[in-house]
Amino acid sequence: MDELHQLKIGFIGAGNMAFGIAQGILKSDEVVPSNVIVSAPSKNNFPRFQVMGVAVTHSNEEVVQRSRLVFLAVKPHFVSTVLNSVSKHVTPQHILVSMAAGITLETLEQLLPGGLCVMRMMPNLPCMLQEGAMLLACGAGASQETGALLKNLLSPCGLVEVGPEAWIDAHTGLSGSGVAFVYVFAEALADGAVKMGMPCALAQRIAAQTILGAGLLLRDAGKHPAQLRAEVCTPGGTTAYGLHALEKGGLRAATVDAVEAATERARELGRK
Ligand SMILES: NC(=O)C1=CN([C@@H]2O[C@H](COP(=O)(O)OP(=O)(O)OC[C@H]3O[C@@H](n4cnc5c(N)ncnc54)[C@H](O)[C@@H]3O)[C@@H](O)[C@H]2O)C=CC1
Ligand SMILES: O=C(O)[C@@H]1CCC=N1
Repeated sequence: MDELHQLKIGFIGAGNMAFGIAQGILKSDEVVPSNVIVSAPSKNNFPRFQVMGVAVTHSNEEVVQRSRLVFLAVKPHFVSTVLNSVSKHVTPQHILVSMAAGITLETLEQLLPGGLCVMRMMPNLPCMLQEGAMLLACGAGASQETGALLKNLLSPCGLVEVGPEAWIDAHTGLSGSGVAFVYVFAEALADGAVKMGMPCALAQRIAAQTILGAGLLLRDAGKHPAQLRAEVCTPGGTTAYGLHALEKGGLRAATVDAVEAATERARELGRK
């Protein structure tokens, strides 16, 4: 664990995802806040990093020069500009990890000097609560040890899986974007109860707890979702009637379509 204590970590981009990952990794005591630095053109997002003891700068070059592990946490359309401006400071000692949706390892490697250690990761917002779901993919220059180091570093942020790059875009649809799909379902659940006369704030609290409880049970009970659904469903009871309405509304097909559309959009972003 000494390796993590000493690791100098930088984030280029100070937005929601950089904050989520920084917050997650700092919740374990293995990373030292003063070893972490974050950059962005505007200082608007700096206070929430400064509160954690993380250094802030407007200079992406400074992040690269002061870090061994650099997370690229800007929107996909800024990736090439950012890498063009910092590439001369990137050395074989660096590990560069992009979380930009769609941007391929091939593109990243083309934008950097040859033979460097480049990786992709696709996180999701609950990383900030240590309940994220991440998939990592290693570029040709990334060793198994580096993959293991990153997995170890990120494990306080939640589930960390390693897989081929070909799965990253599907993971973006399933989980990176999937979080937002769940929020739409949460809103709709609460809207239903409000329609039936429940106060809005109470309906939202109960919807959130319902999704949390269902998720924990699904993750920890070791049962297929269809089995858990059957356990809720009394023959001739309320759930069977509600599920029929969901099926008539096309929830299942719409959800498959949503994951597919987000995956295809990630692929499209990668082609630009
Ligand atoms: N928000 C999410 O739930 C997820 C986001 N991602 C990916 O994470 C990346 C970041 O997304 P968010 O944090 O949501 O975006 P964001 O808009 O919240 O943050 C982007 C940050 O980059 C900074 N920035 C813009 N131009 C820059 C430049 N030239 N140099 C340095 N910093 C610059 C912005 O000031 C901002 O702080 C994206 O590539 C996105 O695809 C991946 C998974 C989930
Ligand atoms: O919407 C997006 O493009 C990013 C990637 C996954 C979640 N947010």
